[in-house]
Amino acid sequence: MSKLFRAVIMGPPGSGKGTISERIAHSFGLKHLSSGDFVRENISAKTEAGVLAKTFIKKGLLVPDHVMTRLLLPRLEEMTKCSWLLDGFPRTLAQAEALNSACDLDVAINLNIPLETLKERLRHRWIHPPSGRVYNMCFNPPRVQGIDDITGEPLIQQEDDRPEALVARLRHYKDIAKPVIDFYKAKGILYTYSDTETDQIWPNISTLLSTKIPTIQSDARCASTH
Ligand SMILES: Nc1ncnc2c1ncn2[C@H]1C[C@H](O)[C@@H](COP(=O)(O)OP(=O)(O)OP(=O)(O)O)O1
Ligand SMILES: Nc1nc2c(ncn2[C@@H]2O[C@H](COP(=O)(O)OP(=O)(O)O)[C@@H](O)[C@H]2O)c(=O)[nH]1
Repeated sequence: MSKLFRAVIMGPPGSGKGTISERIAHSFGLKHLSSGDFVRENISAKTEAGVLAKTFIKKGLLVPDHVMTRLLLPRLEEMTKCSWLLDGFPRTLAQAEALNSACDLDVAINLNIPLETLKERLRHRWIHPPSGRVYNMCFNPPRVQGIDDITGEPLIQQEDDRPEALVARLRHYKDIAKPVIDFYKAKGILYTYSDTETDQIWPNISTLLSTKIPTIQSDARCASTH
């Protein structure tokens, strides 16, 4: 019988979650849901959760679990006819448990990328904040340096992507992600990929999803967000 497909993608900053999510959305027709994009949308729209979230992000902190779940879960519950891939959520065990109460996941993809690779990638990461589009000056450069391909607007580098900031971010990520990884391992849905190149990992993820997704009904395939 056909069913909807639900997946999450996890990994430290710079591990390629956004890049791989876009490839999955494009190849398999899933909707790519980015928690960072949801947060930014709420901040721009000045929703109650968005205003609250901004106070934490400004201090370089994660948004608290109850704010994050209040922001995200209703959006997921609306998507009853859609297969999706969630990127950036859950970040903590409490978020994983809240998600588990709301829906059944088929797959949790875990990206395990060496620290030196992450540092190198983030050093060259440029983003277009209004759309969330991500570039890399070596891997996928924009057509014109420093300029977004679609809008022609300027690209920026995030303070957080500096190598000095990354080490602390990564340590924090490891501490909070470990229980989430164990949670999905215990459920038997964890698939971990380790390599220095997205192009090496991608065929393996694509093969995995090909075995999991063919039973999805065509009306359950939704367009990507970008
Ligand atoms: N699941 C979450 N829990 C708590 N805060 C979150 C969550 N998702 C996003 N946020 C908040 C904190 C982040 O700094 C901010 C932007 O998120 P995101 O776009 O995922 O960027 P990021 O810079 O943390 O991730 P990355 O470097 O891994 O791409 O939104
Ligand atoms: N050199 C290189 N850069 C990559 C590779 N995969 C992704 N990137 C770039 O590395 C940066 C981080 O990737 P991103 O998808 O934003 O990771 P996220 O933080 O996990 O969402 C971006 O600038 C990407 O364009 C790769 O295999 N090699």
